[in-house]
Amino acid sequence: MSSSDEFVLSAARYGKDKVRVFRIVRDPAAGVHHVVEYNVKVLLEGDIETSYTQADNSVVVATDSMKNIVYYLAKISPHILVPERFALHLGTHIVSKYAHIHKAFVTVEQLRWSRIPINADGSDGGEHPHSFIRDGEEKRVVKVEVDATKGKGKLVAKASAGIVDLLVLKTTESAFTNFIRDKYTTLVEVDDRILSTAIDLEYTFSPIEIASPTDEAKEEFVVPTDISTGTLFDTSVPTRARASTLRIFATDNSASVQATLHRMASAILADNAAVTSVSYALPNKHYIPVDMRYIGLENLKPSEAEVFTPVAAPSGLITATVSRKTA
Ligand SMILES: O=c1[nH]c(=O)c2[nH]c(=O)[nH]c2[nH]1
Repeated sequence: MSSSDEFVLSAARYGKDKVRVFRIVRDPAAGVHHVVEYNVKVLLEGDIETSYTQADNSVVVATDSMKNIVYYLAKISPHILVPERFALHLGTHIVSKYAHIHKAFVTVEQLRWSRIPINADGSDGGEHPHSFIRDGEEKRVVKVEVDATKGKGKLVAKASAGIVDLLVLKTTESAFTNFIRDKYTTLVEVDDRILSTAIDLEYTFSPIEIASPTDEAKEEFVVPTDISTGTLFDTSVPTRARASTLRIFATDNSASVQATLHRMASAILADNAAVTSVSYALPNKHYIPVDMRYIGLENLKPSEAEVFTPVAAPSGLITATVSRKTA
């Protein structure tokens, strides 16, 4: 028996990653420019097996073409400024155009460009109409899967969104005690420590069904108005999720990263009816007090230590998903 009869292609998905795109939307009436910068990933599934098993490229939408579709929709999409809507437009466009492509997985990572807080005439305050600042390396991330396996007329979109690389630190109101002590334990209990993490947050929405756009309307794809509130298109969710994450990080008297994570996730579920589950991945970025007894200085008492070594690796990594109970 040849090896090709013995094996089966059990999964295949391909596409373009790291498509970098920047778009200006000019509003001459208001005298204001809006900008977005995205890193886009688009992966496809469908009747593409023969490209792997028989070197048959006739089923392949070139990844280069996918990159060009991203640029094209960045130019013409009415949804470009809202990553959730743009991701849905992109996924919908691709599965509608190519009959043999059954699913599109779109990830849009949005880099920060905030308005420089100065007026156009140079006076303080306000927000500049066309000058921006990269105020942090945190990124907003949106993931949309458009599923055409129920037929091209009836698309199902699954979506999640969130934040990565939101770096935070607090200098007190964090403790870690009562953990298992055995022959492997060297960590001392602390009732006061630095807590720092790079927040990775993902919240998931209920799947939505959308009618596939007709050929003529494919490019002007309009997000249906009846699903524009209480869903992934509720643009107040990202603002609330970020604000409550920061509020709880700052104010929680933390017993552990695990306990603080659970409070942050529960708050997002409580505040956002459209969200069905919330996941965090929180590295525990350790700051170790420097032992300064070599020079006769006290620097080890947790609540009084002043000089620390930030330790890049290893770090703890605390993850969890909190979901609504199903009745
Ligand atoms: O908040 C914490 N959770 C842990 O599970 C853990 N483990 C550890 O060594 N330090 C910490 N801190």
